[in-house]
Amino acid sequence: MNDPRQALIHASRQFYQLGWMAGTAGNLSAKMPDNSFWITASGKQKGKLVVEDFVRISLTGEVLENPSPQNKPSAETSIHQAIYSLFPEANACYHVHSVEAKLVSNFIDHEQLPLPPIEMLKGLGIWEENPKVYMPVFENYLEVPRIAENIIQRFKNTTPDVPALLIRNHGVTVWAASPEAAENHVELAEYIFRYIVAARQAGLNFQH
Ligand SMILES: CSC[C@@H](O)[C@@H](O)C(=O)COP(=O)(O)O
Ligand SMILES: [Zn+2]
Repeated sequence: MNDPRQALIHASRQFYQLGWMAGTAGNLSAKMPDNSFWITASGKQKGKLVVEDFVRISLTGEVLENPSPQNKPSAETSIHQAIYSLFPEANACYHVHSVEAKLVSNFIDHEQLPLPPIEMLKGLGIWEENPKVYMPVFENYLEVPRIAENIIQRFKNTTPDVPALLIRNHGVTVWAASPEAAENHVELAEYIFRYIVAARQAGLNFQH
């Protein structure tokens, strides 16, 4: 994979238009062949990113390349680092803030969101009839490295059912082998969140 910044700019514009990266919300990253990754610089308006709005970081967190002196890496870089260190097959990691993701994270008070047994789960790698799978949920902390540490601790011992996690009252983070696949994963996760909200409004219960 060569410079992924155009793919990140494209995805960011899409997500901004869908209301999932309102203002400066969310952050996107993708790996280079040397295992470094380009990540959105902190506080950039996500509807109009340009190639200078990214910082290249090593897997251990050093800034390797910064096209604009005022750029700082995303405040949530430690979460992307955690994902790349846990899942070597991940080449892209996308984080967005939809209204529905925040709502569904409040439908449960434990660490796992039961996912509805719908066909769309195949897009997240679940090929089972009537699957009983969950999306991991993490608490949100002002101190982002604390969220990253919790992700590392939990996933060191358990493999998540789907390549996605939800941070309560915050948003979803997905990962995938390519930027295109990560874009699909965001769309599928957000579709599932909309379905869960609609199912609840319709009085449908699919708790496993
Ligand atoms: C709109 S504020 C959201 C931020 O606090 C954060 O959660 C976020 O997703 C974007 O942070 P950033 O540092 O721009 O990557
Ligand atoms: Zn965020």
